Amino acid sequence: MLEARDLAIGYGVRPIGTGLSVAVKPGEILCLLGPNGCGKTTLFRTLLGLLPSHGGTVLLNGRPITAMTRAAIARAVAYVPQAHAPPFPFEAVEVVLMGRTARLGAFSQPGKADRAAAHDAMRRLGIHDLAHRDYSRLSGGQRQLVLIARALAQEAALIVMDEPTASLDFGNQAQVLAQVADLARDASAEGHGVILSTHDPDQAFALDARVLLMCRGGVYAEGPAPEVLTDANLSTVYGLPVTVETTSSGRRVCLPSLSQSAPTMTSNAFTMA
Ligand SMILES: Nc1ncnc2c1ncn2[C@@H]1O[C@H](COP(=O)(O)OP(=O)(O)OP(=O)(O)O)[C@@H](O)[C@H]1O
Repeated sequence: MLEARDLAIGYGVRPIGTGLSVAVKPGEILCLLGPNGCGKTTLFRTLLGLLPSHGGTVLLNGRPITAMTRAAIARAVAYVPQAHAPPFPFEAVEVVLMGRTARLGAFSQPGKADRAAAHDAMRRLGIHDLAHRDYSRLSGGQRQLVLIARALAQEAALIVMDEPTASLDFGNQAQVLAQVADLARDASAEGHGVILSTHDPDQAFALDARVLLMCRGGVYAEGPAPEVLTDANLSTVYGLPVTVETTSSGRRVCLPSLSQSAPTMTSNAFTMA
């Protein structure tokens, strides 16, 4: 589905990270974790072909992403960015409908089936009551759910989500995580592949995900959540004592020590020699 080997990432001549290998199969959830500024968004942008890589290759369904058109990429991968208020007012359902663009001909307008797909995606996320509301006046969390609905309407096999729960309240976070789990085990197909970044390692346990733990632009550890999210790895990467405990219901949770001051963002910034 998606495979990147030995990627080097960066902006212009500025290197941000090296030695990054990522692979996602249908039905699999990959959680990208790491401190602020370690390069998660930059990696996403490179995986999506929005940013040229400084080295290495990204293969999408076996084809180099550099050889694919934007429309072909969009039919294979849906991207859920962090929600921002747009400068123009759109109805929420129009935003969801934008997910259908890659499936339309050059001069075609969305048809009945496209509108039905947009409304279905909103229903699936429990936000159909927002369909005709002004997107720019929705709360950050509501906007995030609309963007996830847009990705569902796009019907791409792989969904890449940049901190999808960042601005959501407790209940909506759980709802989105449940949707992510559903997408991966979608019974009607092989299941979507999902790559998501998060700052909450508990989510990787809740989703039974594979984890790519990044630090300073590189991969610190990669594998199933219980193997990667250990006391030692989390304490090293985040620069403060962290313990991983198991609740009475069997769920693992990560508990950072609150007795030390948090590390600064610059202490985690990647610098090339
Ligand atoms: N457009 C840009 N041009 C140059 N440098 C950038 C650009 N965008 C981000 N950076 C730098 O790249 C580094 C990695 O940023 P990135 O946004 O990928 O980190 P991140 O892990 O997603 O961070 P966060 O968890 O805070 O969202 C940071 O040092 C950042 O300042």
